[in-house]
Amino acid sequence: MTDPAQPAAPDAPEPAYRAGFACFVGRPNAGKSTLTNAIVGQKIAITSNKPQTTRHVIRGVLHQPQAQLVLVDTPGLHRPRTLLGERLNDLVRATWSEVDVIGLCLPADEQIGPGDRFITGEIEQLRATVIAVVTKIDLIDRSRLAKQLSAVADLADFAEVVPVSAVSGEQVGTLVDVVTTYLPESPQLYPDEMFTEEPTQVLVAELVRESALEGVRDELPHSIAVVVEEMTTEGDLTRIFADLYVERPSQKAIVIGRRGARLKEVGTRARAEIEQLLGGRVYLDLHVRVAKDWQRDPRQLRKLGF
Ligand SMILES: Nc1nc2c(ncn2[C@@H]2O[C@H](COP(=O)(O)OP(=O)(O)OP(=O)(O)O)[C@@H](O)[C@H]2O)c(=O)[nH]1
Repeated sequence: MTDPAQPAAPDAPEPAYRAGFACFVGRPNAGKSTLTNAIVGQKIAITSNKPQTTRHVIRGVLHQPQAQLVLVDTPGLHRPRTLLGERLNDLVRATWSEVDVIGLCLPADEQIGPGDRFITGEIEQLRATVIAVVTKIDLIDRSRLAKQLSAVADLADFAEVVPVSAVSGEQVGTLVDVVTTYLPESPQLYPDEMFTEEPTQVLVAELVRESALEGVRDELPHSIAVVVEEMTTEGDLTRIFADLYVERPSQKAIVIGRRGARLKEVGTRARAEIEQLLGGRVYLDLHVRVAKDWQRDPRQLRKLGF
């Protein structure tokens, strides 16, 4: 594999355009959010576009001359105590399995522990390139850093080990370059324009979509899109108005069920899960609409935010 980080010879051909998804994982407090913000804060256009078959909550799209890096967020893996916990873990694994590069964050100032080993074991099985990111290097001196880097290198067979400080900014640019190196050759995934993103609404839409597919996955595999039209909070009550888009009237009948019985179940189940997600009461209003062949019609797709 050629290394695009190396300066190209004057007569070398243009490097291939690369584009893909990356996320940062790691145990609580490892510095994932701060690092994402350090990258997002500088030069990323936030986007609300969401490829229809993925579960990514997009934090930002970094546009570079020869690459596009899409940073996605995942909730952390945790010990599942409830069905929702298990479903969230499934969601995390589904996201992890779809990204091209995973940055495993390991704090420079803390020993590697069982939590780090657990996550390392999980991500080693995925197809993504795994880069170890040693975070918070501003907190320790060079000799301790050297020891930590070698301990990290012993943890697993990482593609790279990159030390970084999100607080001082040291090595943040290098990390972006390294991650970009491992993205696949691909055309640009997102347009250049900026959008804003409301991650909670994306998760809410995802929970409604999961609930609507429950038990009828074979009949409606990818034919449902959910758009949260409105979401307002007053005290501990959140009112959510969402539209479920299907492709055909026959699919609408499946989602709604006899005398609306199934749609009611879909709503009850989704509401319970959204209440757990938001930690408050939820009023959920669902409408089923037919958007004919929406998956193949770019105009409809744009309207639905894809
Ligand atoms: N000194 C220093 N502190 C940092 C750095 N990055 C993160 N921190 C601090 O470490 C703590 C945890 O950082 P987060 O970014 O919230 O960690 P996280 O992995 O997203 O944590 P969870 O949301 O609990 O999973 C915060 O107090 C940060 O301010 C860094 O580069 N240097």
